Amino acid sequence: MLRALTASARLPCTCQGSYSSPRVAHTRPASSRPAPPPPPPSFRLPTIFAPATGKGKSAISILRISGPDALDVWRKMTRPPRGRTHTNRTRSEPPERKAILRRIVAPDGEVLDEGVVLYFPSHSALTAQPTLELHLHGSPALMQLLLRLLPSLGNTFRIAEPGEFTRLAFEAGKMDLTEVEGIRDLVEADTEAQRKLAARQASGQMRVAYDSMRSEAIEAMALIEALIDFGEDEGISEGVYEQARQKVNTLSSRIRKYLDDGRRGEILRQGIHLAIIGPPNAGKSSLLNWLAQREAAIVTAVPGTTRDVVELALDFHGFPVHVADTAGLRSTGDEVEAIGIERAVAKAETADIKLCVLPLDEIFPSSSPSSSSTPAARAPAPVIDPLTLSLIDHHTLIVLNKLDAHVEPPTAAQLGALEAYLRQEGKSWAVAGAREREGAFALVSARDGRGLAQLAERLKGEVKRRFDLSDALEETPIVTQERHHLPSDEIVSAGEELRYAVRSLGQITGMVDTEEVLGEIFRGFCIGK
Ligand SMILES: Nc1nc2c(ncn2[C@@H]2O[C@H](COP(=O)(O)OP(=O)(O)OP(=O)(O)O)[C@@H](O)[C@H]2O)c(=O)[nH]1
Ligand SMILES: [Mg+2]
Repeated sequence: MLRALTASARLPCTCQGSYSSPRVAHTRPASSRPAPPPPPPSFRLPTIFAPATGKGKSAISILRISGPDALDVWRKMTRPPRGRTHTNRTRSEPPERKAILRRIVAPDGEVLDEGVVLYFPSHSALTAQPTLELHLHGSPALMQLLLRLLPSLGNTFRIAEPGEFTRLAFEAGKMDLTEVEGIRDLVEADTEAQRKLAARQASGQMRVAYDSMRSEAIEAMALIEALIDFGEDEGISEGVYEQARQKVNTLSSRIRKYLDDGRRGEILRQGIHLAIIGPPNAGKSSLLNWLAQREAAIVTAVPGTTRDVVELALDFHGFPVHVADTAGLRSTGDEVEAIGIERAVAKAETADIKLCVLPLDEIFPSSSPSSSSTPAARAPAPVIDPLTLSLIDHHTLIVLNKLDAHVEPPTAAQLGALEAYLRQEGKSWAVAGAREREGAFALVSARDGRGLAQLAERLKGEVKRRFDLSDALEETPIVTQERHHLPSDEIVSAGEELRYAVRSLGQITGMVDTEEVLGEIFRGFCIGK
């Protein structure tokens, strides 16, 4: 059910920062920018190379080479397999897009391996440059040797920068920025929900949506510009302004609708933050350990055991969840504990979901299980410390723990009293909201496991209700990055703002770029991508 997201579960990423090389200017997509001036005669584009597979031993590893001189690798570092000879055709150029078995040799003729070579000429390569892929035996030593040997083929050969292959594809107009981000997120996805979200973005679905919004803005802008330029002279103002206004209003409500998504896409991409809060000794760390299915946090009977935030990442039913166990909330004279409590409060304030753990034996101090028939009005008043109380909000699930320590479960009267107390403290929505779904409180024992399965179900329901995007309308773009937000308030019916809107929409897909945005996006890639 739960799977810890460990570093080892990720795709090994080759971007260790050890391969660096000077930046090279690239051409821009022809569709959106004026053609760049031709390079000086002596300038030759680089031929870049990098492993396309992760580090470490494996059955196969792939070395990708792309650039004008890529075929030099075919000519100088490959030979027909044992017992075969070159045909005239394969002597200087490999067949296009066909797997072909070759011996891989060093420039001095030493045979290094036998593997499959794939060749994509520029018209069919994503980078729009001749591209070779060497599918080798997955030996790290062999890969390292080839990375050392390739530059000896000529001074245009160099190791690729992180994301450079993808950047070439973007610059060749084969992908837009949202697709680029989708691919990066797909590689980084740790859970099923993240994978689905990234795959959707990588498929170009968002590009279509943003492009259509941009076209609508351009149409409205054209009407406004016509009005500004010719309106009075040509007498075309009749109805045109109204038409432009309607277009803008429709577009504006479309944009507002998709921005008003509670940052679901962004949260899902980065992980849902769940904070476990409550007074000391309530069983918060015990609950974290149960969620993690291991002894992640120290549990003792000493109140104030957890001092700092203990955080771990879980795959919770396909959703990426960062769970934070926090210090018990109380007023204290201990300096170290006070810092821990400050951190706990900060975690709680930024969490997407909170589990507020309250120990039954302390919440109902003078409770007597035999008073099960006592009316709510006569049940003893529950006690929640003011700091804990202040952090309970409508995204908080109240967990009453230590159910086993009670001879009997808390009575309906006691629970009623707790509800009344929360309402009186202005937390009525916490109770009402939770009740609508499955009763106001989750009753559990972190010690003997009672109620924990139901708590997990409830948590799953909450996560799905708020963050499951799988049934989101196909055509609705999902905002997965902060940069996808538009200053929508400024999209009003005037030419200047429309030009701004068109530009902003173009920046999302990369039709209009800024070097800063591009740099930021491609820096997030592995070398070889
Ligand atoms: N009987 C009983 N004891 C529990 C339960 N859950 C936790 N405890 C005990 O309560 C004590 C405190 O548990 P922790 O999980 O460390 O509590 P905490 O809220 O993290 O405490 P602090 O870190 O001090 O804030 C330990 O002795 C646990 O064994 C439970 O469901 N039933
Ligand atoms: Mg603890």
